[in-house]
Amino acid sequence: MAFFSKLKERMFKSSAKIDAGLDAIVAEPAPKPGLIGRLLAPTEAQRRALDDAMLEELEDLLIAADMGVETAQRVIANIAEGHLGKRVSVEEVKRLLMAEVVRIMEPVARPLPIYAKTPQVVLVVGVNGSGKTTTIGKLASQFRAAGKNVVIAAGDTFRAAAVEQLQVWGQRAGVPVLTAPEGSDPASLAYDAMTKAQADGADLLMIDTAGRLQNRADLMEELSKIVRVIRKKDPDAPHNVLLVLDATTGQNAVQQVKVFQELAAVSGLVMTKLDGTAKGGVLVSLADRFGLPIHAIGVGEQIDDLAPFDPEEFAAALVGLDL
Ligand SMILES: Nc1nc2c(ncn2[C@@H]2O[C@H](COP(=O)(O)OP(=O)(O)OP(=O)(O)O)[C@@H](O)[C@H]2O)c(=O)[nH]1
Repeated sequence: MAFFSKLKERMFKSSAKIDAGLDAIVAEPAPKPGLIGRLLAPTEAQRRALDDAMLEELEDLLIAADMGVETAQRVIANIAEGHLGKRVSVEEVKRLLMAEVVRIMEPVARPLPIYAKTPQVVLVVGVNGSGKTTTIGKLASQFRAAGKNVVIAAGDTFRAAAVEQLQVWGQRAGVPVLTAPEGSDPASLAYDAMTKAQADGADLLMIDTAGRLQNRADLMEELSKIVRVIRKKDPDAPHNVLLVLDATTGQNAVQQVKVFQELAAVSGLVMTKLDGTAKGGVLVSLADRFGLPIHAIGVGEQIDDLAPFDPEEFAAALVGLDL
């Protein structure tokens, strides 16, 4: 429980955009203390009829939180149904919004599936800087803590700094990191990693990959070659293709999902940097558009700052409600 309150405190810490905006949209100024003012209960004075103008303002608020136009429109249409013309308070609008967000997010909130067959291979993809290395380190630490035997392969062989970073995370998590000489073929490293993981009886093999989108054809070839070679060892591998996305990029994440779905068979998402961003609404839009499982969220730079995705917690933090 303590963990979740910490989580909620962290998510969107820098700006509860929706929260702040709602007061301005819904709550009317308190009436002057005349006869009518005295007759009206104080809470009643804070209500406003849910009309088209308010719905439009609400929609703008959702779009500003990076929910995307289509998703925002759908959410607003659902809220309008059954509530149009009714007098609502800020709290009620928050609850309505939260319910809509939870409805969209619930089907995609799924932890990384664990398969009986080992080694389970997790290919980790995403643009540079999205938080791949950090997420691999955090996941490795969680699986280690759960008693799993984990191996990491530093597949971004063209960037020495990336490999070093992964080694640091491997040390923190207490997990071996396989590396290859700078500039060598990532597929060959992946093959060696697969061989080692099988020989060691590892439960989980996580393969980091390059995130250079500048040359998509090259990256596609690199990723498909990795998949081809590991399939020589296990025709079902990789069992997961995890796309790591950075929440601070907002609607850009939608484009990244599209691109990476073309490059690899993305099976699930991790959204990093949800701490301190006002753009986390993009997660709602991703769930609505793609329906890909959201396995975890990153809420900080430390090793234990990776949390399972909890739709209620997320929705409450997004609209600024206490659970
Ligand atoms: N606040 C915050 N920072 C994060 C989170 N996840 C990663 N970061 C930071 O984001 C930066 C990039 O993370 P990396 O894990 O190096 O990203 P990468 O995708 O491996 O990037 P390359 O190494 O460039 O390929 C680092 O400074 C991390 O500390 C998170 O959940 N919250």
